[in-house]
Amino acid sequence: MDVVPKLLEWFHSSGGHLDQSSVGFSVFPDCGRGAVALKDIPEGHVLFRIPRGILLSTETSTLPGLIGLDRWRDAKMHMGWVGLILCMMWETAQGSTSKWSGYLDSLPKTFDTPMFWSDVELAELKGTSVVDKLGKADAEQDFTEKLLPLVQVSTPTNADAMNSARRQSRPDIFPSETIPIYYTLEIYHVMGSRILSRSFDVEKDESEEDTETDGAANTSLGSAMDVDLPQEETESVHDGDSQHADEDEEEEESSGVSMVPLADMLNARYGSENAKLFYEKEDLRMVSTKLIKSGEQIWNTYGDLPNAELLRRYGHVDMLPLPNGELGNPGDVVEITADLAVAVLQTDEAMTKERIDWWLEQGGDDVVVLESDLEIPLALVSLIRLLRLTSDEWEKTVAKDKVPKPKLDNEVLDVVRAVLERRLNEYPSTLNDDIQLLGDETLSLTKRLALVVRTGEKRILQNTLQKIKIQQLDAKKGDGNRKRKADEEVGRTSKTRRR
Ligand SMILES: C[S@@+](CC[C@H](N)C(=O)[O-])C[C@H]1O[C@@H](n2cnc3c(N)ncnc32)[C@H](O)[C@@H]1O
Repeated sequence: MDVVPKLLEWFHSSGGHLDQSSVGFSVFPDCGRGAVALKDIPEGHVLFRIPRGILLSTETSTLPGLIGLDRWRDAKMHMGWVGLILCMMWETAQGSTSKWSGYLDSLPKTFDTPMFWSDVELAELKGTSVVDKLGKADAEQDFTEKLLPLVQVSTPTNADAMNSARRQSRPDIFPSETIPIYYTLEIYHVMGSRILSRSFDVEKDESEEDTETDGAANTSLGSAMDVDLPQEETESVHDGDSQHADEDEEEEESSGVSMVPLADMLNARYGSENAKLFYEKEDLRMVSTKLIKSGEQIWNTYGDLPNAELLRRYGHVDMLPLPNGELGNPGDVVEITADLAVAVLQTDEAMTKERIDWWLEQGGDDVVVLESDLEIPLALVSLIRLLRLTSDEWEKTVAKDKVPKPKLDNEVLDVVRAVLERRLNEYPSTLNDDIQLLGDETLSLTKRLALVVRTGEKRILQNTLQKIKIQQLDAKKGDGNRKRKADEEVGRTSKTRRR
């Protein structure tokens, strides 16, 4: 059933404005629903406007107020995504009386993201960073420890518990018969996935007042679809872990995370952005960022993420022609943990701990990223040098308070090579196996998605290793030539002497 007409009807009746002569919605074979240009659209054109009042967030839903803001905060509902998830569950439970019913009805109920894969399917992602980042157990802990106690009517066993249960449960807000329908773990994951793949970080009105100059769209949003803001600001809500880290004092308050009707109907593809969301005091505006020809898809940006991240957050991967003629995602990366360098160098445990702790204190990371430009990450070189320092050198380095310079000599290059080989071995199959498997047209969707992620990462590793081997051969040849020249020189000298 096509839900778009109903969504548009709701959008208009809620005060939204869509330029219907320029923008249509249709279903694209590879991306699902998306927006299309109905005529040539010039750069800077407002495609649609969304009044702030119809954003769905913990600020706009009436639920936190009904529960009481103190109780809301006591239950840590203002941290991470659990509060917004509960608001979305509760608004859904209100049916047609919810302000957002026309919007909520349009949202997907199933996802291709690994959060919903079986263990057998997840095994196909071994070696990639996707599984470690899923955070399923933490999410479920939030559900059990934060959300359920607020919603459930508990069955107290003594008078004290009875009093506390009376304080804790709110059957007026969460009637018991609605709990197994709207507040289940399954629905919790669906709502979490909707946020992960469709939410935006929206700054509050106050912060924009002094930046507004001429009433034109001024500031882009960081979002599930747009990471234009400095990393710290966007990671706090879009990092999959941020929704769970309740014990973590640094966990961000999440009042800006919002569901933005219609803006979340745009798909994205690496390097294809032609529209972006901007915010104004009263509304948000989707604006074309370049000329969009009639019939072209209107693409937002999700930040040109690597396939591993696209899969984890959105359940799809990008496959574009690469400069070498293969298909893949130019934004792919391989994450390499510091542990691998430690394992290769087999450094003493206590010494390693001390140095890694210091490295982290100095602002270093315990994961370095290899990109498709095949450059050896400078951080990896520095880290290897740090782990190889003698005790004297280590003490001097600490006294200088500076991590070692990323100087890549032959010995360090040997270690880098061993680290990358070890990293490549973390995938259970070889690149060639995977390329062959990809040719099988009967593959299931999850298997194909996992294969695309794996092959992209392995290609980067294999090509970087190839580059290193050539560098090492060249260095050997250079050494050989230098040695030969030196030998000839010595020969000539000795001959001279003999004479
Ligand atoms: C913000 S929503 C966009 C609207 C969505 N297509 C729909 O039908 O509601 C993001 C979701 O769209 C799909 N999507 C977006 N860009 C895609 C692409 N380049 N290829 C495949 N699927 C894509 C993914 O399922 C993703 O989770």
